[in-house]
Amino acid sequence: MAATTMTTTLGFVLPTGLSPRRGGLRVSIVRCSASSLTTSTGSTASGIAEKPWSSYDARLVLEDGSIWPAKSFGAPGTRVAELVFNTSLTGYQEILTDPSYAGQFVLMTNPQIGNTGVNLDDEESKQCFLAGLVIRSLSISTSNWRCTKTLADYLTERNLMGIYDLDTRAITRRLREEGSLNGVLSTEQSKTDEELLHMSRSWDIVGIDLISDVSCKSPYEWVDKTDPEWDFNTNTRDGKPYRVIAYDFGIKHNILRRLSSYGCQITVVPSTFPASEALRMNPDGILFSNGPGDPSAVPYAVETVKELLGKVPVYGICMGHQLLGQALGGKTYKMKFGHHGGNHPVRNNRTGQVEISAQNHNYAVDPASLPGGVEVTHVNLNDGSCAGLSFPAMNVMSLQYHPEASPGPHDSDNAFREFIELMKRSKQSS
Ligand SMILES: NC(=O)CC[C@H](N)C(=O)O
Repeated sequence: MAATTMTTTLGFVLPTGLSPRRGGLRVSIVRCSASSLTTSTGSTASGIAEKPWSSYDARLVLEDGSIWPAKSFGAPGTRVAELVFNTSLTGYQEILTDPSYAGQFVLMTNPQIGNTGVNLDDEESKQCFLAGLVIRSLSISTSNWRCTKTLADYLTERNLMGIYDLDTRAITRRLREEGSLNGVLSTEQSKTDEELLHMSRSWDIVGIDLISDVSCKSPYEWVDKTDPEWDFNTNTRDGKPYRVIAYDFGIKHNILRRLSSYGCQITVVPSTFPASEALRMNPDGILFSNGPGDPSAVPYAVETVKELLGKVPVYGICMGHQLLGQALGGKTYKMKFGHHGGNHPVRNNRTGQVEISAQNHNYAVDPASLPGGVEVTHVNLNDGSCAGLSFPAMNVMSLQYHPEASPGPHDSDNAFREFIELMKRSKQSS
């Protein structure tokens, strides 16, 4: 190996010519900034106050052997997870509370995060399920008319790790080249780099059921009223509400708000709710929600979907779409680095129209694995992957992305109207 070294802007030294890779080379890393590591209060053991801008008190250790000194602005601790990057400019509160991020660290590619703080309206669930937030720069000021607290206070209160002041652009390029990487985020100085590296290499998100941890434990009615200021397209309510059962695999509140705006009366049920009981409730339609982790690791949920197919109109969103794909006989696969952001162009194959959509998934349905009769209705224009399905013979529709999200435009909201139409047609024909 080359003995010369190359100092990076991150303040550590890599032997030249060495590109750390997954499960491969053992990389010797010398961190120039190690001597300036301080406690999170910014003071050293000798009692001399440290300059806060030089106090790296956290590390992100990736399974490829790269180590990224950073500053902590949330809870202390050590967590292992899969690192993904999200290209949204903002919407960080929706991201933090999206249960589909369980088991993942989210790195925001937008270089500055936190300027609007957090508020009471933008929560997508009651909890933050993701493992940690990774950003380049934390906004030094917080200003928004809805703001109730700063992002840093929010993370600390929710015991969520957050780090900043690392080269998020370099890490994103690495993820794009190598694919998703597992990593460990730690503020514990007592743990060695090797220990953290070992942790990151001994864990895998593939094959784990993550939906049972985030799903509700018992059925409930969705009764929250949407603030009229945030409501739109409500003029299609036509008298009697449609009764919808929403399977909660990690459901986002805005899915429930949008269904409710379109005139649905919704009962949310846990991921393990038996199909027979759902059918006994005689719903007009069933929604299979988004959710975290590997869709092929939850065969029990696929079985439930199978039992409901053809008996009632169904609509799958993200994880729900992937479960439907499997229930119809197809297969899912893990993508290189997935789609996470608010700027994904999707073509509706039926209309030729392009929607700018919000997406968050690391897996996709392989269209070649689907049986005849199943139509690919939507395609992600960045990579041609399957973004929506329909199987008219069984009143099935699904989207791989998030029609409830508003990444600026509301291009995909019409999908909820289509579900209403599906239920209406099925009712008329029965
Ligand atoms: N948002 C979701 O439902 C994500 C689905 C699945 N966990 C994936 O990563 O592909």
